[in-house]
Amino acid sequence: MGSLVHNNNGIRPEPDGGWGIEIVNSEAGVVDKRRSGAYLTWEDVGVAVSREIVAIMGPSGCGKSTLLDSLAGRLASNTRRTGRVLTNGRKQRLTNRTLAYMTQEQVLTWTLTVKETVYYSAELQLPKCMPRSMKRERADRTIREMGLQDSMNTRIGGWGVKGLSGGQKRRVSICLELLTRPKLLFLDEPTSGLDSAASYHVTSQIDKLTKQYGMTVLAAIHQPSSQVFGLFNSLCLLSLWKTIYFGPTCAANQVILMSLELDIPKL
Ligand SMILES: Nc1ncnc2c1ncn2[C@@H]1O[C@H](COP(=O)(O)OP(=O)(O)OP(=O)(O)O)[C@@H](O)[C@H]1O
Repeated sequence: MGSLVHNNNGIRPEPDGGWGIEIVNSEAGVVDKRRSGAYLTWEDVGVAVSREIVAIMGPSGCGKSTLLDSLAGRLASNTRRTGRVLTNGRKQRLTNRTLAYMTQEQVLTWTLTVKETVYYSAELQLPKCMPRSMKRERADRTIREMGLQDSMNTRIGGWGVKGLSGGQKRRVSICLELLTRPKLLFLDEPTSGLDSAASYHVTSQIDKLTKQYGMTVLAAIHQPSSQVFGLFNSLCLLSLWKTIYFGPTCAANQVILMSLELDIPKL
């Protein structure tokens, strides 16, 4: 796993050939075309992450989802990004085999079972040339990895149909993103609506898979408990669309966190 070292531009990984994503140049930011002449930018950002799990935190509306969209190249058509985003030191188009992105919206079909949901998704996402038996094997393994094996035949549920709990639904959503074994995994609020035990379970599962598959995970997250926060290697803290801290979670300045009214107990 690449370790992080500080320099004047922010934080960069030691060169170990691992996967990572990097924002360079102080102009990296988002321009909102709706406001003529108004440049909305991230300034002084120099960030690189590699094979680790990074928390993007900050008050509601500070730009967490927009940062993820920007890095993933999924900004709305009325916005454009400035600056450069490099993957492994190069500008490259991220395919869905490289990058998986779980957005805030739950897009599960509530009449399907867990097994059907994951099998159908494997059929659609995995390469055409892969035999069906291998696709099913991958689906079964991913279901087990997310701890959903006992709910294989349970319906997703919703609107009067009894089904999975909120935490299990989140795990199914993550499961779908893991099918292609992406190198970069972006998660927008993976623990929203979950109690602290379920949040810890989901995050520790992601942490385990990050190590197992050598993934780099960026997760926008709200008010994690100290146990959940402790699972993250790095913190990218935003305020008013600017990065005010990027570095190891253990070195995050408690005063900064408190000034943003982020309730993070000391590690
Ligand atoms: N760098 C930026 N420059 C200008 N506008 C931005 C920037 N980042 C985000 N915004 C705008 O701020 C608003 C909130 O952004 P976003 O949804 O990304 O925040 P968030 O932190 O994810 O919020 P929440 O925690 O409530 O989901 C959006 O309208 C977005 O277009």
